[in-house]
Amino acid sequence: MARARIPAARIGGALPPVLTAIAAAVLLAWPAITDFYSYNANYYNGIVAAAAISAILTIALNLSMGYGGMLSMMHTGLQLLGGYATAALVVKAGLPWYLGPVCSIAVAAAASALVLAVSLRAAYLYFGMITMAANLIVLEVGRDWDGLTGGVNGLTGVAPGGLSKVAFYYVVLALLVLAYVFQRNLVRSGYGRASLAVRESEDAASAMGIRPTTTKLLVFTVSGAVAGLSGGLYALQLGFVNPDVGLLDNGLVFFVGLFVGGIGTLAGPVLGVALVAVLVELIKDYARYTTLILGLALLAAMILLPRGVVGTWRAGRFGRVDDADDEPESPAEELPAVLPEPAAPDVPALEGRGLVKHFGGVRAVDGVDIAVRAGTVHGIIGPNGSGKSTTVSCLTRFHQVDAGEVLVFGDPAPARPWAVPSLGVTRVFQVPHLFEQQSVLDNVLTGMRRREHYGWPAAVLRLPAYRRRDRESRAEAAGLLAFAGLAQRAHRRAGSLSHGQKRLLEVVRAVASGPRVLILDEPATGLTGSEIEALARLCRAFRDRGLAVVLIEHNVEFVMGICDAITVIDGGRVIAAGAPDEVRGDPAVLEAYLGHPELVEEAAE
Ligand SMILES: Nc1ncnc2c1ncn2[C@@H]1O[C@H](COP(=O)(O)OP(=O)(O)OP(=O)(O)O)[C@@H](O)[C@H]1O
Repeated sequence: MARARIPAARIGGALPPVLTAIAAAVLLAWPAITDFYSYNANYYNGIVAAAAISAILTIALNLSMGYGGMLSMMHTGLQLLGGYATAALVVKAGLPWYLGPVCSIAVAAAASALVLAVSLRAAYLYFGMITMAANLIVLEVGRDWDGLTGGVNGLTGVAPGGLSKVAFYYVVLALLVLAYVFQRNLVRSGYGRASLAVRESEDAASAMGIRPTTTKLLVFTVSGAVAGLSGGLYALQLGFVNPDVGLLDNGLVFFVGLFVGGIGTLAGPVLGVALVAVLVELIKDYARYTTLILGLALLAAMILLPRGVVGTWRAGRFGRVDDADDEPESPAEELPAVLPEPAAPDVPALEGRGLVKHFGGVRAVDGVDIAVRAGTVHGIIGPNGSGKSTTVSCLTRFHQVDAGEVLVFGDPAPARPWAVPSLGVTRVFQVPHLFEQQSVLDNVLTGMRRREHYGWPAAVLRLPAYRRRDRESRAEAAGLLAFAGLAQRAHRRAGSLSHGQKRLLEVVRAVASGPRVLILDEPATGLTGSEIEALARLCRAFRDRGLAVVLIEHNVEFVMGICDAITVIDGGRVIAAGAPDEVRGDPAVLEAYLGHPELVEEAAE
């Protein structure tokens, strides 16, 4: 088979290499420049080092809010915790300074994990409030625990012993680069894609086997770790730490930096903080108005540049790719080998026995029995509101049933929806759940998350095992996109596709998870003739591999043409089941469709 090719392009929100090289050269030469031009070199070196430490904290905030979708009001508190950890280690325990930031990372990571663990079910705003409370607790404990934190006066005499100011400047710079690379590698790996998926839709993520809680836990914990690092460096840079570091007001600088630079972009936090640092330096003679001016800057950024500088630049690049001329694309012949081996067909691939689901007084599903065999396309049809989608939600555990049981290849299905895909059952929702701001390729790669078995350290360090798997994933994704005739659009924003292409992409993304049972809820709605044909090819390819497709559809012609078995549901009950020819003339089915004469006519043909 010819290897599928997709055009090379990457739109990730990093700065162009030329700009990055210039910035790196200036920062590296900065101590020499200040030494040459100023009598006050330490002051100017200190400003850049402080900005670099703020940039590390803003990267942490970006991981939590930008990539994790978790509103955090506790990052100044985490910085304070990091500061205390380093200060206590260096001043109280007399240990070498370089152990301080390590301890800061551990303490802040543990605190973040704890806060997330107690607020797993909290929605966005409530989570924000919980983090604000956590911040206040850190502040209060800091103020009152004199023995460890020095109380309101804090701890002084924290110094990177043996290091000159210039050497410490380079240490801070190196750690900023590390934090940036950490962020980039994590975000571009399956862990980052999983986090973005959870941010966009927990249901869609669960349908691909991504567990929302562990995904959030990881992202918030590493975000806390990075914030802790910035706290440790802060204490070493200034030589002291006191509770004021954790004041919520101090968070303004980081929020302004994040929103001006571009939330959810790689370079946004660094660029934003750099711009804020320049602004603060320019207005230093009016220091008492700093908060006011920063507040106005935040307001202006929100109104004029809601995506921030880097986000706006990235949107422009995406725009150029999105508007590129559509080249006619003939789909590839063969489905790439992403699908698992079929299981023995002696038990149904997916079975619901006596399923019951009530919503208040509505008996949406009222004792449904359904058995889907491997190697078949199984249609579920019925009038609007008859209970088809609810049946599927019961089968995939998105609804907990009031009665009945669900079996996958003869075994009881796990209770949680994110665990069901691990047994090989994946669904595509009736309402589109595409990650519209991500590229087409990233959508498909997200579908593969369940099959990528590498740890986050391997992803962050880009170890060979990770690189190999990433290469394989990209090749498989390219093959799948080529099969669906979408390869040329791989780097477009998913939101820029036509309705039919979006639906097709959702199916491709589900196939990417390597399911044995693929459930499609009204996938053909709004599709053109050729798109329906592409969908039918996918379903047939699936069946021919000995796997199962469950198809909820109103397009009777499509269903009759492709399905091997059909279950008809009306009023939450199964009114007919069997081969298309048996179901077609069933009086109960004709009755259910009365009021839809065209369907009766079609069925009678
Ligand atoms: N989350 C919910 N809360 C309350 N009622 C619901 C909920 N989901 C579905 N229902 C109700 O359950 C019944 C069955 O709905 P369901 O969506 O399963 O039907 P359907 O056959 O898939 O319909 P359609 O073909 O229009 O998508 C309907 O009366 C619907 O209003």
